[in-house]
Amino acid sequence: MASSLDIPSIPLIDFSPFLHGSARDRAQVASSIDEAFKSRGFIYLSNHGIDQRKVDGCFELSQRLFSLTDSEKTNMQPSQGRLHYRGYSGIGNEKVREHLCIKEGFGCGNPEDTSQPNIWPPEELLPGFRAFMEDFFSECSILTHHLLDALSLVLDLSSANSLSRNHAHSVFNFDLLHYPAVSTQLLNSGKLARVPAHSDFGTLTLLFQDDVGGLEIADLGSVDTEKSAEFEKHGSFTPVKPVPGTVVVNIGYLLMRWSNGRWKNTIHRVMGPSSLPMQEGSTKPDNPRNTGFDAGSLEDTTPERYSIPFFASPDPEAMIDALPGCWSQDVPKRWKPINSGDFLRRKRDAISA
Ligand SMILES: O=C(O)CCC(=O)C(=O)O
Ligand SMILES: [Fe+2]
Repeated sequence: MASSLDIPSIPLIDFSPFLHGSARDRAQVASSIDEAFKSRGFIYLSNHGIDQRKVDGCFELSQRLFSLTDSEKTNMQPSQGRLHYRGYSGIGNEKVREHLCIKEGFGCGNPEDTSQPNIWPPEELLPGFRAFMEDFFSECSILTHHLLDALSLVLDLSSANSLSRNHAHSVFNFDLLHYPAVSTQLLNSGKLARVPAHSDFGTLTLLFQDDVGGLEIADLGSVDTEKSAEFEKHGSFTPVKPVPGTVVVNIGYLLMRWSNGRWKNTIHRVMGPSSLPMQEGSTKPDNPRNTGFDAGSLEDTTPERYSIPFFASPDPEAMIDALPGCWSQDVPKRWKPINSGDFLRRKRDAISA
């Protein structure tokens, strides 16, 4: 089921037999996913059930959103200190370990989650945007629940205890991300970054990326630590090159902990595309979107990039304690149980502090 093609060490898994096949097909796909998450923590998934036209449509709307004027975009910013992960967030809003993150984003959550209402562009500005994004949210939620079912099958969890049941409220959110064109020299200087090394903190992340590239995952064992900052300085990374028609799926911290370390929560980052030659002699970066950001006048350009990460988290009441099948007398539990809601609240507060 898994094929390596020419993509080093990140398995590509065809999900179609899980969605449409026999019980045996489902078990085989689930087992391939299990193996890949044990070794790498990242997979490419093809035939995942989300129509490519919807994925393309989402990228098109994302481009249109980020082409709005600065004031149209800032009108969609959440009010002070509230509504994490909703609405527009401008360039330079995030600084990680002294790197200024050169990206703008637009976050949406579950339309049914009234505790964190979404913020939408006015209908007359981007007709159909809201309906499209609500549908896209639902498509990604369905895929997330299928993946949780595959993982529950591997662990032989009862339906009452299944991972999907612990995500019954789909408290998920996704971001439209735009990394504007930027001087490669500035990006390589370490002062600016696209996304510095980090790991995700929920359970599963789906990631759609355009054809530019730049996502990289840390090679486990290349540094004798689990700290992102150390990997950034001394670790080696493998590019997760764009593969048309696939979605990248990775494990977040909570699922690593829930599986007692069985599935890897791999550190990753976004750099300039690895294969990008220095474009000598080019002038100021072509930066067609309105980002309010001066990309600099140095003579080299890393092109703009778009991506759409979709983050799943368990229901707030879920207790994250090593799942059956992930521990035994010989393999003791590595972590104490924690409440998902408390953990996620602490994480979000730390980010917005
Ligand atoms: O843009 C990407 O490819 C990845 C973004 C990411 O890792 C994140 O937002 O957590
Ligand atoms: Fe991430």
